[in-house]
Amino acid sequence: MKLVKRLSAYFIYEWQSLLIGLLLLVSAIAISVYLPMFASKLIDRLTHAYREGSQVPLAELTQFFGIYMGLQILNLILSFSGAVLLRHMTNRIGKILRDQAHAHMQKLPVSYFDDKPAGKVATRVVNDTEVILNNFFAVFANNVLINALTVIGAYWAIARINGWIALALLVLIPIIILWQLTYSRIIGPVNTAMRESYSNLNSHVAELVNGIGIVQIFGRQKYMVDAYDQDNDAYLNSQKKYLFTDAFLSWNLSELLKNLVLFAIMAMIGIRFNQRILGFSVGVIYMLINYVSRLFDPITMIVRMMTQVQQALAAAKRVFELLDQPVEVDQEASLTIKQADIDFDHVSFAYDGDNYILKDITFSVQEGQKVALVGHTGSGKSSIINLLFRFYDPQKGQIRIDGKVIQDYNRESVRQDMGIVLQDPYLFTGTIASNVSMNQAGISDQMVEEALIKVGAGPLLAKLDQGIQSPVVEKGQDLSSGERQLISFARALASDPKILILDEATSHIDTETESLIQHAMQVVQTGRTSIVVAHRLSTIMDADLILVLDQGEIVELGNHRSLLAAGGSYAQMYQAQVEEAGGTAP
Ligand SMILES: Nc1ncnc2c1ncn2[C@@H]1O[C@H](COP(=O)(O)OP(=O)(O)OP(=O)(O)O)[C@@H](O)[C@H]1O
Repeated sequence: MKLVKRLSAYFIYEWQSLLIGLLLLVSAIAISVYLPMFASKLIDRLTHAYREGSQVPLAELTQFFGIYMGLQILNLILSFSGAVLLRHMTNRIGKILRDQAHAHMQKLPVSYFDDKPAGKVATRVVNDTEVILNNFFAVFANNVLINALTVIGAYWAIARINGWIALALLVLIPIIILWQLTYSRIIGPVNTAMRESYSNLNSHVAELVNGIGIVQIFGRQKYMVDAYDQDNDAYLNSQKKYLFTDAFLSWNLSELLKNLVLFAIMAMIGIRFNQRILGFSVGVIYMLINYVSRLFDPITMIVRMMTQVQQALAAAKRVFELLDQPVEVDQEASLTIKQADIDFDHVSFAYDGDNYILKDITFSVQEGQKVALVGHTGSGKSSIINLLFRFYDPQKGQIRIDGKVIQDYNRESVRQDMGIVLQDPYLFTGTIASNVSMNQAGISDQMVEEALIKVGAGPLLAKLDQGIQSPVVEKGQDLSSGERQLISFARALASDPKILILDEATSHIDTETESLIQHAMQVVQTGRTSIVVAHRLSTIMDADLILVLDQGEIVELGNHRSLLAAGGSYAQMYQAQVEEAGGTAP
């Protein structure tokens, strides 16, 4: 009920359209309820004249038909415009909901996404909101409303004609409702199973598209076809089950009841007629049949729609769960980075609870210096970067930039003057230019081009017909990993950050690409404070400070020469890499 209340509150955003739409629909339904009354007058006039052996003047007939047709057309126009207006209104509410979910998602802490697959969050923002739109807002504004008004109108008209018939119908209405509820209960799981096998088909195809190369390399085509066939058969079976269950339980009962009621009314009229109690004129009988026929189907429809509403409520629960996630509290004050001196002062940090994965980290980097983080996988290198970007805040200790504690400043300002080059850079759909400038107004095409050339992407530009305007498709799939890296370096260079973070590629890259990337690294680091997450020690021999991490602790600290001289774990790692590279420096 809480969910229904919360969803219904969205109608307030569009109350004017809702009001006008309602007025139009109420007028249309009022006309449609009045039309049989009007037609009955004509029928009675004709039968009366027939019995008296007189004629109805043509002018009177024409006037009757004229008004009747006029009302019909008016009814059509009103119901059409009411329905379109309400549907458009519900679409706008859908947009509001999507906007809210999307905007809220962006304000959530990074930790919210840690344990959620991207697809799951995307489903909430796009699919679930669509389900709510179609199965709640549209169902209520368009279907439930129209059907409910039709039932009320028809019932009121029947009660006006004969109170006893109206009373008798009151007994039948609960039967229909009960039957329809039973229908929903039985068909619901069948429908869910059908949707599930349909979604299995979808994910099967999506997986195949993503992994087509691997499938072909490992010769898994036949296996994939068989697996798809299985899912496809399951879908066909569930469709069959749905069809038969639906056909069996479907409209029959309400049709049957409707016809029984009509039969009972006709029988009652016939008996009374035989007893010479002429209760109804022909026109009134026409009206009765007309209203009774309209009473049953809308009730059936309303009850059936409750299944859809259930689905909408389930989706609403998921969307509201997202919307109710507390956003990060942020500070008012903005940090302006000037020198870009960085201090980690006894910093300890845990992603959850007391499970500290960084312990008492202390180091300082001065303006323009280069610090390298070295350590085995899982030793905490990326976590240090996460803290510097304020994706998370440490539980103990302080991180300062230019002597100012970053936790006292809002996150956007802390990140404003920081750039990052990731080992697997993410490229957005757009152009090379938009990926370098990241659509920042201050970065012109010329600056984009200069940045690309500086990092060594000149030859890449030369081979592209459209230069920096060449399209980049999803994640830059048609570029090599080295080319993607270079674009990412140019991105960092163009935004001219005071602090630069380089997450060095772990994968083996060929010597030519490596020297290209080495060059790009040199270019972007010049004149900035930089932090390198290093895997190949050859890239950090010139670092001012090297931190060797082990299980979240700094175990060694110094520069290349002093660490080698110390003969500790850095010296061992270096030695191992020298041997791997065949005796030469790695
Ligand atoms: N979002 C997270 N939630 C919980 N634990 C995490 C999270 N991210 C990382 N960890 C854990 O924190 C520890 C340090 O991870 P981190 O990514 O900082 O290591 P790393 O040195 O950068 O490793 P790699 O070189 O493999 O990238 C690991 O034990 C890891 O499992």
